[in-house]
Amino acid sequence: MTLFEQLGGEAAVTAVTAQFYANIQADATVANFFKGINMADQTSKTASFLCAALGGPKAWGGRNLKEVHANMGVTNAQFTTVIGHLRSALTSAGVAANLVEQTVAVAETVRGDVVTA
Ligand code: HEM
Repeated sequence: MTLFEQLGGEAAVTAVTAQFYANIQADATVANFFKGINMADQTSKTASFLCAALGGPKAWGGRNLKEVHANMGVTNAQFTTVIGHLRSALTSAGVAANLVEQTVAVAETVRGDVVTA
């Protein structure tokens, strides 16, 4: 069974992604990156990306993540903070600890594309 299936499919991944961005927007150390961004759109894009990365049936059809994040100046520490917000979104959704860590490991694969500072 893929991680995508174990998490409960697209609806579950989308719900976790929405909570992930709610956590980010409540954290002044990273919220500013998303000023002026349409968060409904952002949630749906990131959920689609994650569904594909977790083994879901639809390929990611959006932009290259390295290009998207190229000029943001995200640091390793800020990326780690954001990963923490994903971990707490998963945990608060009741996802089992080992599945949380496997999902976080998938999100970690984009660290090199997002961190530029
Ligand atoms: C500190 C960490 C991160 C910051 C500050 C950040 C910031 C942003 C911002 C501001 C955008 C909007 C760009 C625009 O519309 O002009 C964006 C787009 C996006 N980000 Fe991130 N991001 C981070 C981490 C991640 C992670 C971990 C993922 C995936 C798991 C991700 C996936 C995406 C996707 C899929 C898009 C939309 C790409 C598209 O338009 O096709 N980001 N990010």
